[in-house]
Amino acid sequence: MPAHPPLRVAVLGCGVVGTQVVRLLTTQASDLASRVGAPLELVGVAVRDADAERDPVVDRALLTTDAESLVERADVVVEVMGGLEPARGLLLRAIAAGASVVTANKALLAQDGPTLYAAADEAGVDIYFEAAVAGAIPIVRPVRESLAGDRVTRVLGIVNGTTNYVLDKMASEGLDLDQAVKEAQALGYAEADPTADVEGYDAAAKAAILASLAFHTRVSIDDVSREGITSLTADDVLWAQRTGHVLKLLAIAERGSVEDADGARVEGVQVRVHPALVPAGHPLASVRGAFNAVFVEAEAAGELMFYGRGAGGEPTASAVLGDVVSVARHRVLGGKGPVESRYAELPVLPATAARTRYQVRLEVADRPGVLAQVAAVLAAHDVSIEAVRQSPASQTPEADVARLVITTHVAPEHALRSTVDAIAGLDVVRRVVSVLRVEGA
Ligand SMILES: NC(=O)C1=CN([C@@H]2O[C@H](COP(=O)(O)OP(=O)(O)OC[C@H]3O[C@@H](n4cnc5c(N)ncnc54)[C@H](OP(=O)(O)O)[C@@H]3O)[C@@H](O)[C@H]2O)C=CC1
Ligand SMILES: N[C@@H](CC=O)C(=O)O
Repeated sequence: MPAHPPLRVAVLGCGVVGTQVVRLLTTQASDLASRVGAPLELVGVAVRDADAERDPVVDRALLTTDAESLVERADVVVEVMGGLEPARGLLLRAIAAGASVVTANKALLAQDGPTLYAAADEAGVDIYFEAAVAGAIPIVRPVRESLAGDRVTRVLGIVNGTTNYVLDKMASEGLDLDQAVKEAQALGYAEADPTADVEGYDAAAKAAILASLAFHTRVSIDDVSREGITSLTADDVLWAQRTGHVLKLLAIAERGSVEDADGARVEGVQVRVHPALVPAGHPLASVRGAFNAVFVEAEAAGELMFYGRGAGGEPTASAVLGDVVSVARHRVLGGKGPVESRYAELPVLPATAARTRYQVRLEVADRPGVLAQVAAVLAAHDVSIEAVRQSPASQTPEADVARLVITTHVAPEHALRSTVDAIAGLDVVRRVVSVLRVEGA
């Protein structure tokens, strides 16, 4: 068979991830050529500042600030620059010029993926994005391809390495949130603006991507109900430990239903990102540092668990290179990856449709009968109590204030919200200290 001519690869971005992509393309060139069936020739690396200091593995002669012309002279374009623009415009330009594209840009895919998927489909080229969710962990391909014959019911996991690192450091070393975020930035885990991590936008983008793939429906980041970790205090972390839990930022996408105005059940998907208490014995509780873990439940497959490094240059570059090999093989051998599957067109259900357990912490007057009053409010709203823990006034800073920690059974979010409002209105309740969801029990 005649040797296949080299495939030209352009890399957009040479930061934490891009540098490691260039390293692998350069140092593994011979193995990659054998796996693909053609050499991969790196033809350029687009950056903002071509004079900035770079890792020596990057050949400075390949650096360019002219990304627009670079994408038109490549067979495969790897986008690891991040942000919505110019990334979107460059990917569309690359696709229009006939290149297959690989991107790690979850923010862009969760905002406007369908535009890119449609353009790639029309041009007959591939768009792959394994690195966009959970770093090195193969999760996009299993959900997009391996489980395409099954019916997924739930996806639940830790999909943001930075917040997992931060919560871990707060719990294990007593670091405050800002200190821990600085460490995560220095280690290359955080987004260019770490607000995306700590406010849950990054996890919400990943949840939207996974939900779209798992449920064959379109879910954008705007459909995801989102809470970050910035409102969590050292006291929350301490109480989590005291009650046998670990605090984690979770992304959850699941099938559910709500009643419509006529009383009929409407099936849909509910997607949310929020901090949650995870029982210390649950596998998610032992996910430390910037590692991620994702559980997928499917009707025939049962429960599957995916675990590994969720952030950082090298792990993410591994996922990017896997995609580069796949799309390059298609160019050498023929064939094409999957197109967007959205036949199901399920409605996205509101956050209030979620059902879970809760832990409610209260400061109350230290006198008899208080618990009975609080319990009566819960019962009136049909929220049942699983456990109550009471710390007497002698263990709280104020002499006449006791602390109640109430764990509920599974309840709908709308019922819990109205219950907490009613509890806050009781004379004997000084303060609702926190309301946290409990997942994974
Ligand atoms: N870091 C991680 O752990 C992970 C990151 N990702 C995703 O990968 C992508 C890249 O992340 P990361 O490497 O951390 O980001 P960095 O901020 O470290 O790197 C961004 C790179 O893109 C270049 N760049 C940015 N804007 C432009 C532009 N307008 N024109 C040309 N070049 C540009 C920068 O150039 P210059 O160097 O000149 O400033 C820089 O080299 C993001 O989408 C991120 O969400 C995905 C999974 C994990
Ligand atoms: N900032 C992200 C990087 C990987 O996606 C994270 O912390 O998970």
